[in-house]
Amino acid sequence: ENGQKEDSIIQNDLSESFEEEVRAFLSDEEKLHLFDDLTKVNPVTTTTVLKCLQARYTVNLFYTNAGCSLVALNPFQPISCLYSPELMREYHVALRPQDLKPHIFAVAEQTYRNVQSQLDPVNQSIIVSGESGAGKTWTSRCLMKFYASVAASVISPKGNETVERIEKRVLDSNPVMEAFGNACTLRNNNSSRFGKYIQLQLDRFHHLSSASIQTFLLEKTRVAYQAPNERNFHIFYQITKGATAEERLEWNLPEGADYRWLPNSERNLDEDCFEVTRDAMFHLGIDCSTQNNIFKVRYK
Ligand SMILES: Nc1ncnc2c1ncn2[C@@H]1O[C@H](COP(=O)(O)OP(=O)(O)OP(=O)(O)O)[C@@H](O)[C@H]1O
Repeated sequence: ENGQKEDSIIQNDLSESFEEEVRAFLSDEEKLHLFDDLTKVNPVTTTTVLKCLQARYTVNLFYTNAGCSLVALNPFQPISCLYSPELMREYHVALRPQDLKPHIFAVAEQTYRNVQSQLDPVNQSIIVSGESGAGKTWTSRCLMKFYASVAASVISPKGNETVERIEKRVLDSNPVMEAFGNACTLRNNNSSRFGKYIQLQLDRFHHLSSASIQTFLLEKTRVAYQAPNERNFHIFYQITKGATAEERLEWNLPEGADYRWLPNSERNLDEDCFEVTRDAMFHLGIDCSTQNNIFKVRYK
């Protein structure tokens, strides 16, 4: 019994001294935002980690390393210069990009260098994960923009035209995927309702040579059923709002008709722009008549 008592006294002492350490760490409020790598936080507790991230968020620092992972916080507003071509370049030409501020470009550049440094190139993967609205779509767009710019920055021996076309196609895949696979939900106006696996292939000069996207787990039930205050996939709103009079006739879409499958259509979102999707489809090689076939599915 005595032994148990001693154990519990030691336990109490330990937890008190641990709490004291947490308090001491948090008391230095001014310094919390300086922790640019969460592995340097000591002691590591949910509170200390969250307080550091919160302190960084307050001073507009949205990226923090966590060892070899990167934690990205969603600023929910455009932050000027955070994604500029100049900054992209800065990370690309840096001697040690990991010594610059934590950023998605540092991860992108490091991954690119990992491919370059191999005698027998080894595939590299970046996993972007988080809850709905966390910024995964945004982050993958940033990565694609980075590679489209960096992997094409030198004139290709194949001729610049091919490279430009691939870059453009890589970027144009986003509006098309988002039109057909994203919808407005309670948590995110532009929520992807599918998972995707994007592959970017580089040639031996480390220029983009091709790309492929595989999608999985598309939430197909959304076409027939949408939760209250949510919407169907963007493409349906784009078509009904953006079709010309001639197309309406051909696609059997009378103006002002009330469609069961088009809830909350009075809300106008940036994502409702049909023109953007059509332009992107053209650049991807989907011609007018194929587009027409896609859009003229029978609506009731
Ligand atoms: N780094 C950022 N800078 C500015 N705005 C951002 C950033 N990241 C995300 N956002 C904003 O937050 C919104 C939600 O982000 P995003 O669509 O990328 O989330 P998600 O994780 O892909 O969500 P879902 O799983 O629902 O698709 C974006 O539409 C954008 O307005």
